[in-house]
Amino acid sequence: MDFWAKGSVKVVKMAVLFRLYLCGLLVCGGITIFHQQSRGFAVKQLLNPFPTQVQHMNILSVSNLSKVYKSGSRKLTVLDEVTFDIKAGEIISIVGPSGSGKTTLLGLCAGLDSGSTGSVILDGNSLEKLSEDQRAAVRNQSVGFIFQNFQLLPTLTALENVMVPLELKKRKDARQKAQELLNKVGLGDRGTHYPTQLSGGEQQRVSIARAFANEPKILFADEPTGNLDTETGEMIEKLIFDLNKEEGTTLVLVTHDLELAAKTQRIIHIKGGKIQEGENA
Ligand SMILES: Nc1ncnc2c1ncn2[C@@H]1O[C@H](COP(=O)(O)OP(=O)(O)OP(=O)(O)O)[C@@H](O)[C@H]1O
Repeated sequence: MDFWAKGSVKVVKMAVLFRLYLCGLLVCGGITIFHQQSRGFAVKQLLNPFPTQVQHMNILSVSNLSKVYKSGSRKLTVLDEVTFDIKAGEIISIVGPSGSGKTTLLGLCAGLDSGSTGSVILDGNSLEKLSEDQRAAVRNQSVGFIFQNFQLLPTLTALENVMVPLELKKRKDARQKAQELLNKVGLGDRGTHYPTQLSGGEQQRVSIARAFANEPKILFADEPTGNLDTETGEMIEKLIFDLNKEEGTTLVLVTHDLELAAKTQRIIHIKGGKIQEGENA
């Protein structure tokens, strides 16, 4: 059903909710769609116009990437000269002790934040050369992100949360597509539930459906099975791996779950902000 045909009350509600979502994007280092639209031409010209598989073997290239936080005269080096590549279609896990910089690295790779020095080339785009607006456009074009704490919008239902990226892409079939995605994650009958009316595992599945809605070339997932019971964790694991099998989506998973990491093609070990990469046996 066309969302805009649902009447002015719904339109006003969604407009308010959209603003909330856009604020969420800003918190994540994003920008508003309105900025993108107004500067869309310039942004599109800067973005890589060619499909990943055709032009690039590497969908992600990270070179000498460092992240330093400053607090007064103190400096905290969270990532220290990190270098690695990920090929299109690969499944990679990033493992390491708590506080070693995994989430920070994932955010920099996805363009949610920018590094202090070094470079990240994501789907042919040098992120450090892009403005916030341009980075957000790259994310919309290529990236799905599953956050550790779900980051669902509390004032939207499950269905509306999944609809958000589809509405941003002006998909006319947003509601139908969102419903299909909810069906796929086993929550077809929970569309009208708000996040507080869902269990942790259900919220995680809604956030996965939202990440899939973008039809990403590369999916970043921060602890996608963390804090879930074994059965739900396995279901989520299957959903993510199926996305790779069916769509060829590149997967980059941050996890403490060594069994999950062992199922990926390659494990990147990080300790004290430094990378030690080893092939998965
Ligand atoms: N905005 C910030 N300002 C200052 N320090 C930060 C900031 N964000 C993260 N850090 C620090 O960076 C370090 C790495 O954090 P990060 O969340 O990347 O670790 P992690 O490996 O993902 O940990 P965990 O496995 O516990 O989630 C931590 O010591 C953290 O305190």
